Amino acid sequence: KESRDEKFQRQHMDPNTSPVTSSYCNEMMKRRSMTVGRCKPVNTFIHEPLPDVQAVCFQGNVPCKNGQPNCYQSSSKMRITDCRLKKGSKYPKCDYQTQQLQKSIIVACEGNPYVPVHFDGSV
Ligand SMILES: Nc1ncnc2c1ncn2[C@@H]1O[C@H](C(=O)NS(=O)(=O)C[C@H]2[C@@H](O)[C@H](n3ccc(=O)[nH]c3=O)O[C@@H]2CO)[C@@H](O)[C@H]1O
Repeated sequence: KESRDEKFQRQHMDPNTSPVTSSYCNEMMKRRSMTVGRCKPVNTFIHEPLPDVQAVCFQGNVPCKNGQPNCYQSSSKMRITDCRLKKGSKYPKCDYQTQQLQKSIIVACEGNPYVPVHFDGSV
């Protein structure tokens, strides 16, 4: 069974790719198994080394969207790619818009070791 830490890395980590091509999201959403049973509507990939993303758990504490207190905002901008399902895209054909950005990320952290388990957003 996949741990929440492993799930976070499968869904959100891609340190070795930047800049991305226009078909990046269509390829990666499929490759990382986010188009099985349904097309995940929104997903962000982070193009930074894993240790830098894990360090965010010890940076600026901010409230999570769901009100929980265990979210953290990165103190510096990070290279990310937002994948957003296109209007009219019908399962099983999951067609994504690919947008590469540099933004501060917000993650929720849990466990011991205290690591990212959920991507809350970017600002
Ligand atoms: N405080 C917490 N502490 C600990 N755990 C917490 C906490 N909060 C939730 N979880 C858990 O996380 C799990 C999960 O999958 N949450 S999810 O909201 O659906 C993920 C969003 C995100 O993947 C994606 N998105 C969204 C925006 C964006 O810019 N980029 C981008 O990628 O869209 C998804 C839907 O928004 C779930 O098990 C929930 O219990």
